[in-house]
Amino acid sequence: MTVADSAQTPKRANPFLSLNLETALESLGEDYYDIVPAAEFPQHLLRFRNDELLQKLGLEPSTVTDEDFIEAFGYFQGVRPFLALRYHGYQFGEYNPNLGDGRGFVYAQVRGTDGKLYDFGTKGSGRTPYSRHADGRLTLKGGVREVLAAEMLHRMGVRTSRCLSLVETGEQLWRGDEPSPTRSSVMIRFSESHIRFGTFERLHYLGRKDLIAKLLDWVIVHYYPHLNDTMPPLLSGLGNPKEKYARFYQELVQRVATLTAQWMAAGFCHAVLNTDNMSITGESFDYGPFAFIPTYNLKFTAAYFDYYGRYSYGNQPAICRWNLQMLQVPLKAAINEADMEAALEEYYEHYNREYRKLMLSKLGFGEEMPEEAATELVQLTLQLLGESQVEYPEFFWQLRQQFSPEWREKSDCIFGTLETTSELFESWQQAYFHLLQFVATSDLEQMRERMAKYNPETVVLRPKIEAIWEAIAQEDNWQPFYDLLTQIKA
Ligand SMILES: Nc1ncnc2c1ncn2[C@@H]1O[C@H](COP(=O)(O)OP(=O)(O)OP(=O)(O)O)[C@@H](O)[C@H]1O
Ligand SMILES: [Mg+2]
Repeated sequence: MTVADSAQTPKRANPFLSLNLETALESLGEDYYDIVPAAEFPQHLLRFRNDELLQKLGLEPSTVTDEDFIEAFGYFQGVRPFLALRYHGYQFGEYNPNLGDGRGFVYAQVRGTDGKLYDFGTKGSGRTPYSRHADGRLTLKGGVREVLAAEMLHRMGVRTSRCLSLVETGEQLWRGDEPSPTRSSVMIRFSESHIRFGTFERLHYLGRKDLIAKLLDWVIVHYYPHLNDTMPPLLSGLGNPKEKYARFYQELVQRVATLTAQWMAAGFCHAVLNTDNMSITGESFDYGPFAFIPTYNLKFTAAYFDYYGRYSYGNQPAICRWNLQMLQVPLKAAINEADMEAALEEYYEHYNREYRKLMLSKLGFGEEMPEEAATELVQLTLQLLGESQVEYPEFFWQLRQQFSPEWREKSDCIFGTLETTSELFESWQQAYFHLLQFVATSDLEQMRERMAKYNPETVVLRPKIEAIWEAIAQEDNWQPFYDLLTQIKA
C-alpha cells in the first residue's frame, strides 16, 4: 500500500470501542459509585492479551490488534463513564468503612456470547475518592501474578475472573513488600460482577434499607435471573416475594461452598478473604498474596501479614461461611432471618459433597462410587499427603501419569513409583484397589480423562512465579512468562 493509499483508508474502528455495551450499573444510579477519570501513564507496553476471552466477546482475535488493546486499556479511551464502586468490608475480622475502588473502576459492561453479563474492571488505573493515602497503582509483578493465578485456576475448573490484558505503564512504584522502586502496570479483569458482599455492608452501615432492596433486586435480575423466571413478579400479587430472596441467599451459600471446595481441591490459598473480596455471584477474584500449596498443610498461610492464620489454606471453608453469616446483617432488610440461617446450616453439607466429588475426580473416580469406600479413600489420601509431605500437585500429576488398567488387578502395583516411607501407603493402595473394583473395564479410560482434566502437569507454585519474575526484572525477558501460560493450558 502506498502512502497516498493509506492516507485515504479510513481508520479502522477499534473493536473494543464498538462493542455493544450495557449500562446495568449506571442504571443503579450514583448512590453506588463515583464517576472517575483514568490516570495518564508515561508508557504503554502490552505484556499480556487474553485471546481466549476475545472469543467470549464475539471478537475474532486476528481482527484485534495490540494497538486496539493499548488504546482501550492503556490510554483508556472509552465510551461510557468509568465507575469506581463504593463498598466497605470486614478486613481480617475488623469492619472497615474506608474502602471502595481505590485503584480501579468498571470500564464497561458487556454481554458475552453465552448471554451472561460481564464487567471489564481495572486494577491500577489511578487514584479515586477511595485511594486514601495510596497511589492507585498496581505493580507489574502484582499484575503478572494475578494473570497467572487466574489462568491456573481457570485451567483447574475453578469459577474465576480472568485477566483480559496487562499493560506495563512505565512508572516507578514504592512498596513495602517488593524491592522498590518497582515497575507499574494496569490490568483489565473480566469478571461476572464487581458487586461484593461489602457493597451491601456499606449500605447497611449507612442505614439505607431502600438501597439494599434495590441492589438485591438488581443482583437477581442480572446474576440470578432464573429466580425471577420461576417466581411470580413482585407486583403480580402472587406468591411471596420473600421466598425469592430466600432462594437467592440459599443459592449464594451453595455457590460459595462450591467455590471454596474448588479452591481446596486445587490446593489454592486465596490469602485475603475479606468481605470486600467476596463476589455476590460466588466467583473467585482478587489475587494478591495468594499461593498454591506446595504440600498438603492445613495451616499453610500465604500472606506475610496474616499473623494468626485467619486466612490459612485450611481455614478457607470456615471463613467463607463466616463471611456469608456477616452478609445476613444487611440482607435482613429484605430476607427473612430464619430462612437465611436455615440456608447457612446446609453450607458444610454442600461443601463436603463438592469437595469429596472433586477429590475423587483428582483420584480418577466418578460420582457413582459407593459412599463409604469413596470417603475412606479421600480421607486416606489426605492423611497420606499430610504425613508424607510429597508435593501436592506433583502427587496428582504423577498419579495421572502412572495410572494403568493393571492397577485393577493387583493392589501392590498401584502408584508403585511414589517415593514415600509412609506406613499409610499400603492402606491407601488397598483403598484405591477396593474402589477400582467398582469401575467397569470399559470405564478405565474415563478415569484417565478425569485426571487429565483436574491434575495439570504445571501448577504455578511460588518458586516458579519468582523465576518468571526474575527473568522479567533482570533481563526484561518475557519468554518464560509466555511459556508458562502455554504450559498451564496443557
Ligand atoms: N495502591 C493502591 N492505591 C489505592 N488504593 C488501594 C491500593 N491498593 C489497595 N487499595 C485499596 O485497598 C482496598 C483493599 O485492597 P485489595 O488488595 O483487597 O483490593 P484490590 O486488589 O485493590 O482490588 P480488587 O479487590 O478489585 O482486586 C481496596 O479498597 C483497594 O482499592
Ligand atoms: Mg480487593
